[in-house]
This record gives sequence, C-alpha cells and structure tokens, in this order.
Amino acid sequence: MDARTSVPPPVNEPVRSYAPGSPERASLAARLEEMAAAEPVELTACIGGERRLPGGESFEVTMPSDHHHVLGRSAHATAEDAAAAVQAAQAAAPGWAELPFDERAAVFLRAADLLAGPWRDTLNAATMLGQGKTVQQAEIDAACELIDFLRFNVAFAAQIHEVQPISSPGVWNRTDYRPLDGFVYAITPFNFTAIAANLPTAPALMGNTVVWKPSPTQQLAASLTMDLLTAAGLPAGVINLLPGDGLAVSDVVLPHRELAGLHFTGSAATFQHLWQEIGRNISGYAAYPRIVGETGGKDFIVVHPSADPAVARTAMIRGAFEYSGQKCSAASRAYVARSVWDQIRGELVEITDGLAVGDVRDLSAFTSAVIDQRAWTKHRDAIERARADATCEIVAGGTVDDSVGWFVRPTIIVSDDPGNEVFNTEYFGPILGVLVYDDADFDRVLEVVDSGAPYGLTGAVIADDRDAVLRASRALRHAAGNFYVNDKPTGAVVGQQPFGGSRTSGTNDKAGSMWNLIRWTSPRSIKETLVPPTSVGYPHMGPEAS
Ligand SMILES: NC(=O)c1ccc[n+]([C@@H]2O[C@H](COP(=O)([O-])OP(=O)(O)OC[C@H]3O[C@@H](n4cnc5c(N)ncnc54)[C@H](O)[C@@H]3O)[C@@H](O)[C@H]2O)c1
Ligand SMILES: N[C@@H](CCC=O)C(=O)O
Repeated sequence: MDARTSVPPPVNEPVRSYAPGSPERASLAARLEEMAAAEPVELTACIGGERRLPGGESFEVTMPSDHHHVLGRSAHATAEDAAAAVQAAQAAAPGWAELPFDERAAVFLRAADLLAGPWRDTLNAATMLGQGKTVQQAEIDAACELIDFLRFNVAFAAQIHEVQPISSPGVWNRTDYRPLDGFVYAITPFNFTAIAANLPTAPALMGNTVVWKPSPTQQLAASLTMDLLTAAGLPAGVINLLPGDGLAVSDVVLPHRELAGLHFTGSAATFQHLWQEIGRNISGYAAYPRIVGETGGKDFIVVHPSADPAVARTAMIRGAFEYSGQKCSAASRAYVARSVWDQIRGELVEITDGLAVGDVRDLSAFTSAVIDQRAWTKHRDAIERARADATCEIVAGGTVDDSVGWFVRPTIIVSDDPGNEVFNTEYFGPILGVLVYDDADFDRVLEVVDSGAPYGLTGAVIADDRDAVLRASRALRHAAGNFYVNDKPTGAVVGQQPFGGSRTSGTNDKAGSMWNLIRWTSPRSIKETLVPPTSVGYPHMGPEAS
C-alpha cells in the first residue's frame, strides 16, 4: 500500500527507418560491426546481483546466418545455481515489495529511456547477430516493443492500483495490490528480445521477485537486458538470470514450496510439460501458483473473392516470411479464393523467390537464417516430405543451405488436402501452406480454418466485402486471439493490439496489458470501520439488548 503520484502517459516508441543515408543506419552499422568483430563475450548468470558463469556444461552462442561465428560463451545453470537464484529472489522480496510503487516504476521507466537512447544500437545489434533478425525486425522488437512494454506496463499497473472498492458511510474500504506470496519463474523464448524482457519485468513491476531462464540462443541479448536493468537501478536479487536449457533449474524451481507463478512463452509442448510438473506438485505449494503461458500458433490468412490482390499478396509474404516465419504470429496457412489466386500466383511466387535472404549485417536483406541446426533440420525434412507428397506442390522456395548459416528459402506449398500437415503443424519457420478454394465455398472454408489446427493465436481476413468480413469475424471468433482485417497477422503493438491466443496457443492473458499484470498481484481487501460499534445488540432485539 502506498501513495502514488500520476505516471507519465505512455506513447508508442516511433519505429526508426534505417533507410540508406539515415543517421540511425550509420550509428547501428558501426555498433553492429564493433560487436561482430569483438572477441566472444562471457555470458554469465546474475544471481543476487553477482555475475558469474554457472557451474554446468558450457555452450556457445553463434550467429544463425554465420554459424562458425561465436558471439559468446556461457554455461548451463545447475541445481546449485538454481537454488542460489531462488534464495536471492527470496532475500530481495521483502525490500522490493515494501518499496513504494512509484520507486519500482521509476526503474523500468528509466530502463525504457536508456533503451530509447544510448542502449538502442547495442540491444538491436545483439538481437540481429544472436537471433538472426534484420534491422527492421530488431528495431520493432528489441527497441520499440520492449520500450513500449516497459512504459505501458507502468501505466497499466497504475490503473490497476486506482481500482478501489466503494465504501459505505462510516467505513473505508481499500484494495491492497500485494505481490504474490512467493517468487515467479519466468521462462522465455528465443525469438523476441522484448518478450524475454517482459516476462520477468512484468511480475517484478507488481512487486514480485523473479528467477529468469531465457533461451540459450537468445542469451546474448538476454545478458545485455540484465545489464540494462541493472544500469536502470534494479536492485540486486529482484530478477535473477540463469542461462542454459533450464532442465536442472526446473528440477529445483518447479517443486519449490514458494513457487508463486510461472510466466512462460515458448512452444505448447514445453508449456504443457511445465504445467504437468506443477500439477504433480500441487499439494506441496504454499499457495496455488499462477500459470500464464503464451505458446505456438498455426496462424491463418483467409482471402475472400472480393480481396484486393495486392493486399492479399503483400499480407501473405510479409506475414509468412518476415523474420523467416519465426514469430508465433506468422502466417503459416493461407486459404485463397481461386479467382484471387489466379491473379496473384505469378507475382507471389516471383516476389517470394526474389526475396533477399542473407547475413544480418547486410542491411538490404529482407530476412535471414533460421535460429539453429535443429530448426534448419526440421524445415529441411518438412520440405522433403512435401516434395514426396502427391497432394503437395512446392511453388516457391523449397531449398535449404547450411554451409554458412542455417538458411531456408521462403517456401510456398500448395496442397488440396486441408488435413495435410502444412495446414496443422507449427514448423515455426518460412513455410506457408496454401489451399485454393472455389469462390462459392467461402463459408465452408471458414469452418475448415476454424477446425483445421489446434491453435487459436492470430489470423487475418482479406476482403473488401463488409459482409464477408463480418462472416469471417463471427465464424473465426475463437480461432484467433488477435484477428486482423486487411492486414498481415503479425506485428501487434503494445497498447494497440493486446497480444495472445487461446486453445493450444496459451492462457490468453494478453502480454503488455492490464490483464497480464493482474495475474502478478494477489489483492487484499481491507475494511476499516471509522467509528466501531461498542455494543452487541441490534435494534430488532429491543431497547434492553446491550
Ligand atoms: N504466443 C506467444 O506470444 C509466443 C511468442 C513467442 C514465441 N512463441 C512460441 O515459442 C516457440 C518458439 O520458441 P522456443 O523455440 O524458444 O520454444 P521452446 O518451448 O523450445 O523454449 C522456450 C523456453 O523454454 C525453455 N525450456 C524448455 N524446457 C524447459 C524446462 N524443462 N525447464 C525450463 N525451461 C525449459 C527453453 O530453454 C526456452 O527458454 C514457438 O512455438 C512459438 O510459437 C509464442
Ligand atoms: N507479438 C508478435 C509476435 C510474438 C511471437 O513471436 C507479433 O504480433 O507479431
């Protein structure tokens, strides 16, 4: 409970263009070159503010687009590291929870401003080199989305604190937005620096302390994010970073009595495993852990006969192939009316086959390599299966090359079998399945889209006919937590399109919104009677009752 002043009203961080000749391009290019030329850096854990290498087996962080290029060296956190991180989180908890909200908020507002200014090139360059993002994709993630998460969450948290109960005469009721009764475990994916930072910082803003386990392939940007938060004044022990695969960490953290919450983003399979582990341990917790998880997708684009062909083509290419399709929101299945398909097929294939796919240091690249050998192999195998499948035709891409980086050409597979794996399996890469339907079958195809995959994350309808938009919106109400009309299904902006999906895609708690922050507080209702009664009797008992 604390008195607060008003917080700065947030606005979305403007996306810089990095166009040739722009000052931001020159500045970023210089930092990129400097970081790429540097000796591999040591990517340490941060436990109670102390930076040190964990005790487990070492691993290297390499460039996806140049896999011989080692950017950093780290090691897997052990059970001992995990126990130390939990202890550090517990030790920091009372002081952090007692700090007035404004003081906590100031740390994250400061981090946002540092990132918008002197840290921008560094985190963008780390995200480009370590996670294989082009400059545009790094800018919308590591700079803008992360700055937005930090600033908007402060404003959303302040709004939550303002939600207070009514009080009847003689009584003052209050809601005390307590942190959870224990620590939060944040496990984050490789593909977004912003998500990796949001998952530990959102619970921390609400007064919790956190054990943060980022993805090994995101470790370079994760380590720098920890440095940024420290530079912004985050006290030691509030967020404790543990590098590595997390297996030994989970053995310690998941059954821990004080585990109060899991904040996860990653694949559905990993989330289900973690949830099962929590379920297995349910009788051993001090309080029921909150479970928030955003997972995979099989995101769709439905193209109606009334669609503008250029809009459909652009949404398909950008939606499917930006960041090589490694966004949970990426379009990976498209259902296209035959009349539109006949108009766009030629250009769609020509543009896709012409996309510049290269090293992230080449700022003219449209996209780059997939994240690692495992992803590359998965895509190579999926393409080979499609090549051998009589119901599939690979009309664009279909080639892979691992000689320098983990490259998979943007690939379009047309199939007339709606049950084919290209329409229901999340590959998490640059493969788009296309089903061409007869114009008269729009309503039937909406049913196929709705039931064709187990996910419910993002989707788009491309149509100029308002009635078609309405029919799609109704039929696909539960098929996507983020639904787009005449746009690609990627690129949600904090504060504008709160992000998340249901079904197998997650708990839909909408990252970067009030709904997510609510999960990290355990409200306490306080009633204070201003002039308390001093006699036991009630009027109905008569004047003699005392
Ligand atoms: N819905 C969303 O908002 C969203 C956003 C980004 C990514 N994703 C999804 O994430 C997936 C891609 O990311 P990924 O490859 O990093 O996912 P992943 O599930 O392989 O890994 C996610 C994280 O879990 C960790 N992990 C795995 N097993 C663990 C264990 N037993 N204990 C502790 N940590 C463990 C990994 O090391 C990593 O940090 C895709 O399915 C994508 O759709 C979803
Ligand atoms: N929020 C991002 C996707 C995050 C998942 O990878 C988008 O909307 O494109």
